[in-house]
Amino acid sequence: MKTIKLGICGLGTVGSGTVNVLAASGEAINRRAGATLEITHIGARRDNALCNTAGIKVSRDIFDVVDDPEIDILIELIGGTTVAKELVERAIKAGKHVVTANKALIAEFGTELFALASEHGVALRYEAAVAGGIPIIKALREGLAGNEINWLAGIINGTTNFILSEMGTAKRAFEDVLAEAQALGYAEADPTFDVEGIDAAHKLVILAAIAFGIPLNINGVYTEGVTRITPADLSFAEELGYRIKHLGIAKLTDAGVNLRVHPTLIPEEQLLSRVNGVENAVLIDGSAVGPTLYCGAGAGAAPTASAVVADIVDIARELAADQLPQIPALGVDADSITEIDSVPMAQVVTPWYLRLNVQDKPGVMSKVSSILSERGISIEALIQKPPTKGQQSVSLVVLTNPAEQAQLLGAVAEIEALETTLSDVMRIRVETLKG
Ligand SMILES: NC(=O)C1=CN([C@@H]2O[C@H](COP(=O)(O)OP(=O)(O)OC[C@H]3O[C@@H](n4cnc5c(N)ncnc54)[C@H](O)[C@@H]3O)[C@@H](O)[C@H]2O)C=CC1
Ligand SMILES: N[C@@H](CC=O)C(=O)O
Ligand code: NA
Repeated sequence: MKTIKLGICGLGTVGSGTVNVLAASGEAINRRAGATLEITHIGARRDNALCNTAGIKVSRDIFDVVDDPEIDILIELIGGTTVAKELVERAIKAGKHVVTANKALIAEFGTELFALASEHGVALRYEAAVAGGIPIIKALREGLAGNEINWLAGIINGTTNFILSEMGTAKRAFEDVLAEAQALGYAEADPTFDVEGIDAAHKLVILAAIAFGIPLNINGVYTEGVTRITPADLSFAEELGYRIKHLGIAKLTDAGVNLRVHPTLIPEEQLLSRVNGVENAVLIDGSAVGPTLYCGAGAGAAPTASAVVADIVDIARELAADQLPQIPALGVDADSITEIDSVPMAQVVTPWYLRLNVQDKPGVMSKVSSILSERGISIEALIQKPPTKGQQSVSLVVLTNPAEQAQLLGAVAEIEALETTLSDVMRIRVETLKG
C-alpha cells in the first residue's frame, strides 16, 4: 500500500483530535483510504498533553511543515485568516493537497484559494468547516446534486446552541455557559465570532454557495447573534409552543437570494427545535427529494476530527488511484458560479415575536394593537403577565402574523415612542420551516 504523509499545522482542539482519531482507528481508516496514512510532521507552538506525538517530528514554526518536501497533505488547523491563508497558499504552490477546518478562511478567501488549488492540480477540502462532524458539505454538494435547492436552515454554531440550551433547560447564566463552551473546546479563539453570529455567517455563506451556485460573499449575510436573548424570552417562547434557536437561513426565490443569521422562534414540533447542546442540524429543501435533515455534533475535538479525517481519506483515495481532484470545491466549476441579487432585509416577511415592557395601565394593549393593525400587522397570540408584587411594569408578549420587516420595524419604533413603553422592544423573527 502507498504511504501518504500528513503534516498537521496547529495542535489545539481539532489538531489533537485529529492525531487521536488517526491513532485510534488507523487500521480501519487506512483500509478505506487504500493507503497508509502517516502523520510525519506537526507544527505547534507548544505540545498538547491531549495527544501523543511520540515518533512524529514536531516543529515550532508551522512553515517548516509546509516546506517539508515529504508532506503530501497539509492539514491547516490554526484558525484565523492571515497566517492560515499564507500557509495554505504556500502549501498549494508547493503542490500539496490541503485539508482545513477553517470556515473564516473559506468564506472570505475560498474563491481565490480554490482557483489557486485548481491551477496547481491539488485538492482543498473543508468538510470540518461547516457543522463540525456532520458530513454536510458532502451531503449538499454530492448527495443532493440531483436537486435544485430551494432553501436551507440550520443550527450551525455549537457554542450558541449549547448556550441557549443550557440557559433554557438548566437556567444557567450566559457567561457561565460560554466559559464552559470555551473549556470544552467548542468556541472560536475569539468567542465573539460565536455569540455575535459571525461564525454561523461564515458557515452559511459556504452552504449557500454550494446550494445555489453563487459566489462566496460574506457581505451578503444579515448577521445577528444571541447576546440579547434573555431567560424570559426562552420561557415565553416555550409558553407559545416554540423554541428559540440561532439559525442560519438561506432562501432562493424569484426575488433573489436571502441569507441571514439570527435567533429564531421555531415551532416545538419541528425536529430542529429538539436539537440541543453542541449538536448542529441542517434542514435542506431540495426540489426532488423534499426536506432532508442532517444532525450531529457541530463542534468538539473528535467530531470535528472525524470530518478532517474524512477529507484526508477522500484525497488519499484519489492519490492512491493517481487521479487529480474530481469534485469541484463548491459543486460547480468556478466559471459557472453566478451572482444572484440579494433580497433586501426590509422586504423579508416573517411572523414576529415581540416582548414589551410596559406600564401596568388600562388601554396600553389596545394602543399597541392599533399601531400594529395600522400597518396591516395582525396578532396571532398574546401573553400578558400580571405585574410582580411591588412593580409598576408588565411584560406583554405578542406573536404577529407574517409581516414585512420594514412594516414591523416601523410599528416597533412607534410602540417604543409611547410613554407607556418602558424599554426597547425585544423582537425575534419566527420561522415555520415549511415550504
Ligand atoms: N473547535 C471546534 O470544535 C471546531 C473548530 N473548527 C476550526 O478549526 C480550526 C482550529 O480550531 P481549534 O482547534 O478549536 O482552535 P485552537 O485554538 O484549540 O487550536 C489552534 C492551535 O493553533 C495554534 N496556532 C495558531 N497560530 C499558530 C501559529 N502561527 N503557529 C503555530 N501554531 C499556531 C494555537 O496555538 C492553537 O494550539 C479553526 O479554524 C476553527 O474555526 C472547526 C470546527 C469545529
Ligand atoms: N466555534 C464553532 C466550532 C465549530 O465550527 C461552534 O461553536 O460551532
Ligand atoms: Na461538516
